[in-house]
Formats: sequence, C-alpha cells, structure tokens
Amino acid sequence: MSALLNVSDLVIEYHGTQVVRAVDEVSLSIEPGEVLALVGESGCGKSSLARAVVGMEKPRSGSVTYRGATVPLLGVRRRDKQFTSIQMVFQDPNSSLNPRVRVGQQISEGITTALARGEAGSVPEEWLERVGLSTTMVGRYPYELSGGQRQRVAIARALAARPDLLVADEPISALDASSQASVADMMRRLALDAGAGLLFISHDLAIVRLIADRTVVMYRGKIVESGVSERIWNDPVHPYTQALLSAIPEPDGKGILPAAPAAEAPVEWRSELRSALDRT
Ligand SMILES: Nc1ncnc2c1ncn2[C@@H]1O[C@H](COP(=O)(O)OP(=O)(O)OP(=O)(O)O)[C@@H](O)[C@H]1O
Repeated sequence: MSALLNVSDLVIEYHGTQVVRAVDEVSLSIEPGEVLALVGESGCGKSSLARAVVGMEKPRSGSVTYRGATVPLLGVRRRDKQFTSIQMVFQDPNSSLNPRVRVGQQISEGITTALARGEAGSVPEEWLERVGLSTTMVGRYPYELSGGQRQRVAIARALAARPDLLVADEPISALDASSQASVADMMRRLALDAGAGLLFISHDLAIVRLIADRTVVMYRGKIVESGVSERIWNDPVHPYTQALLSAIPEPDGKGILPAAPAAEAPVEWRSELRSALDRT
C-alpha cells in the first residue's frame, strides 16, 4: 500500500538571474496518523518543498503523490475533491486568510470543504474554541486580531476542512513563546485524532522533538539525516545535525541540553535558540 504522501527525488528550481536549486533530489513519505518534522536553517528549501507538496511549485523533476496520485498544481488541486483533503497553514497567517472576510465565514469555508467530501460538519465557534480562541471572534475581520490570534484562525480554518494531510510551514513562529508548544501539540492532537498526517516545518528543534514521530533534517536543499525524532535529538549522526543541536545554547551554560520541555524554558533561551539556528 502506498503512503499518504510520497515525495520522490523531488527537484525544485527557480530560474531568475541565476538558477537556484532549492530542493535537490529529496525523498520522504508520511503515513496516516504520523507527524513528520522538517527542520533546517533559513533558506535550506523547507518552504519550497512544502509548496511543492500542496501544488504551489512545479517540480523540475521527481514526483509528489498523495494516496498514489500525482498532486496537480494548485488551481486544479483546489477543485479536485480527491485533493481537497490536503490543507496548508503558512508561516504568515495573512497568506492563509482573506483580509476582507470575517473570521467565522473563513472557518465556514473550511467546514464546507469537509462537507463536500461527505465529512462531518461543525460550526465555526466550535473550531475557535478548539484552537483556544473566544467564540466572540466569529464576527471579526482578520485585522481586528493579533498576529497570534490570526494564526490560530488560520489553523482552525485548515483543520475545519478535516484534512487527511496537513502541511504546516512554521505555523507557530507568529505565536508568543509561551503558547508555541501548546499550539503545536494541539495541531498534533487534532490531526492525529482524525488519523491525518502532519508535515510540520520548524526551526525549533526543541518543539519538534516534542511533537514529531520522525524528523527530517535539510541542508542546502538536501536531506542530510532522517529518523525517529528522539534519536535525532539524543544521537545525531550527521555533522550538520550535530551542529544544529550544539548551536542550541544551554540555560546553565554547561553544555547539557535541557531536560525540561521547550515550553517551560525561559523566553530568552528560546529566542537565543532561534537566532543561533539562524546563524548556523
Ligand atoms: N520565488 C523564488 N525565486 C527565486 N529563488 C527563490 C524563490 N523562493 C525561494 N527561493 C530560494 O530558494 C532557496 C530555498 O528557499 P525556501 O524559502 O524554500 O527556504 P526555507 O528553508 O523555507 O527558508 P525560511 O526558513 O527562511 O523560510 C533560497 O535560496 C531562496 O532564496
């Protein structure tokens, strides 16, 4: 039986003043009910890969298949019922939401997508509650929300469509540090309760360790290491993964990774972690 998502020898190139090979012969797969994390420094090709998975980039070569069928480019994918169970959450919630449409209606669009596939419906208020927002937000426009609230609405909208595959590109970086781990965990639970696969892209190895079954490490467009998240965290094999992990500053400065979950780490430590990863 084929995996839920299969990416095989994928190459994504941008042809501008010079050719940029953003994704270089990458292969990965996701099974139903699995969380796969994609980590790596800024510019290593994570978003290009995510966009290709949802049909927003045309592969130069290689393939992206969903339940055995090639994922078509976006316009077709949105109309084709067999692919509307792929949903994406972007790093910037403004890319996911329509600024001129009220929150409730945007979530309703997700619900309509689910209903069209014969999935159970719901009401927008229920999804707002599930992502930790007040139901009073249903009548607001995106500009009347904070960045973090907008991102929660974007997540609610994607989940309301009852995806079987959720692609989340840095979905928590717009959130305040104290709620990043809880929202990541919520996405994991909501996706897995439905037996969906989750491709979770993040800089934050500490959060990835908490929520992902497997982790794929990308460097300059290539996968340099992949495996069970806990193994990657405790026993990284590739020098780049080792460098990523050793770049995480220790709270006590003694070179021992913190045992406490990332959400409990001090805010300064978490922001240092992010900038250290950006510098690698
Ligand atoms: N539309 C584009 N045209 C030309 N080059 C691009 C385009 N989009 C991305 N790139 C280049 O492709 C490479 C990979 O970019 P990508 O956005 O996939 O990386 P990323 O790992 O998601 O980075 P970040 O974590 O900063 O979002 C980078 O060198 C980037 O400059």
